[in-house]
Amino acid sequence: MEDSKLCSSSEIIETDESCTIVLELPENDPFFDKKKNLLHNKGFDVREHVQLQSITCPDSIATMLEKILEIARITHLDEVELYFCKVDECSSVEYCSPRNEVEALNSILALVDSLLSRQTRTEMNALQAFQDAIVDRLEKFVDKNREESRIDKSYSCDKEKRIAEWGEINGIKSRLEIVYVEGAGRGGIATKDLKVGDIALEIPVSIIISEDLVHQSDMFHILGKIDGISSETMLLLWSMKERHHCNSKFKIYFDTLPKEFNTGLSFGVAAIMALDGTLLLEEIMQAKEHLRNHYDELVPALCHNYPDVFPPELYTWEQFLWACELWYSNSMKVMFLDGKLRTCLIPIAGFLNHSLHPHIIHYGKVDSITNTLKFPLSRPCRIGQQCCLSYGNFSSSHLLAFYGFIPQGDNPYDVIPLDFDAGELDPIEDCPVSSQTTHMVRGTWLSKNHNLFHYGLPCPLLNFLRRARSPTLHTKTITQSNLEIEIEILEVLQSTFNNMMENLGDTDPVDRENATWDVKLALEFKDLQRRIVSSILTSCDSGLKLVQNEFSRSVVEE
Ligand SMILES: C[S@@+](CC[C@H](N)C(=O)[O-])C[C@H]1O[C@@H](n2cnc3c(N)ncnc32)[C@H](O)[C@@H]1O
Repeated sequence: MEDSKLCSSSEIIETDESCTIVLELPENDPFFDKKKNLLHNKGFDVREHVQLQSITCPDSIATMLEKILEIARITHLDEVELYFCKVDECSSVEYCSPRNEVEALNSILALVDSLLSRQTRTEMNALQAFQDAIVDRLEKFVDKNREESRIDKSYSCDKEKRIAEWGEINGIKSRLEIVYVEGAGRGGIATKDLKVGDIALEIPVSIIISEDLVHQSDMFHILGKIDGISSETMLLLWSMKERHHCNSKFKIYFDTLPKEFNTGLSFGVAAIMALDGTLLLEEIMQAKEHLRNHYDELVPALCHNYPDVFPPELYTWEQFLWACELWYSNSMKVMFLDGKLRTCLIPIAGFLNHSLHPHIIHYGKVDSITNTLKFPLSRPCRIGQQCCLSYGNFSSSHLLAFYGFIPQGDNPYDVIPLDFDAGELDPIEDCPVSSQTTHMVRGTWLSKNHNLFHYGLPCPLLNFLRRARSPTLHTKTITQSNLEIEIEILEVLQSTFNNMMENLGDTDPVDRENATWDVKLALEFKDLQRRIVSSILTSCDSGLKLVQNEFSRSVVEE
């Protein structure tokens, strides 16, 4: 799981005595210039003052919230969202993704909470009303995006109950019960209604598995001398042995881990072959080759030179792969009080599943007062509902390769990258990456604008293709020459995606019912790819009809 929860790319600050919120896009935001342009296009500054004291009636509160939310959405955009949200100057930045929406609302709530905590204010009522409006908005957002998880009651969860008791003895505070969730393995459900800001889980640092444990082990005097070895590799080697250690402090934790992880890294030949035509095939092959080389360079020599510390029977390739899958799918990055970011395994928290509509987004920083890691809610979770994390803004291909699942629902990060020759480049502001060569597409059902000059396709890509044909600034006016360019670029895209569809093939000659877990997953992924490519082809097709109609009309008018 990544650490994006720690370092939000933007920040909103709150100041002064006059009940004014100052929303500021920090200069160290990695996409500062693009966000600044977007803010300017919408009539906002990078530092925007919003007066709150006069708001009292529900309508003005709603209008105020809408304005602040528009700014907060922009400041919290990530790279992919920024690429796809580029909209017309006249339109507002609407809802971009569940993560962005929840982050934006929570950042405003944090500001209002901090204003409210100042007891001397005379504008308490207005602030309180504004706070209620934000919470209400978050609740409505949840109701609209409610995900039902089915709980398999036939699963006994004995081991999970035991570790929960162990956790309690060791200082874990939890408002979750570990159950078996259909299609996702173990997961945590809320034992009471949880509100925004409530802590679902609190883990003392003393039971977090981090590099400190390797330092205390008999391996460190050997591993510490290896040039360039990372602490993650040391931990991986440590966990391969520790899982078999009868007196380990973490025996109860290791006992709850699956015997097999079933991620893309364990795909068999048939599943790999089923991925033909997708980029995931190459991604998995490369990742596995990298791990195999890593193993060959390191492990046999350790077993040979120090068999007492690294018993060969515990350090086979299969066990190494198991440990890699454990760390890829279960670790979290945690910022400790010394300011160091460490990759850790966290008992109990490791039972939480991922969702595209996560309840918990910010969870990677040790609290300096309690010396615990807290998992606070960014959106409400009702009693009995599964409480999910965001592992990060990952595509389904990444989640499949390293976690072994494809999330339910529309994943806004499911993009297909498109690389263009450097010679075709046009370094104008639209592209989000510094090399400027990478553009991307995603399912066009996620786009709201399917009109002329948009077609549900990303603006940076269309503008890039337009400029490659006509270097002068493109205005979206209906002239015959502009329409001719539109036809050309839509035909180019149509041909690119027709090829992609051909490579994916129409159907898979496999008995899905009886297929193995990995083949089923591979086919599910391929279906998703087909759906994305097919939506782009449909958009190109409708776009071409739209442009051709306009073209015919303009010819008649002439
Ligand atoms: C950190 S563990 C979560 C606990 C896990 N369900 C278990 O039983 O141990 C991560 C693993 O949970 C599963 N998982 C997490 N989120 C999921 C989801 N939304 N759908 C299906 N499986 C999921 C995947 O197998 C993933 O590798």
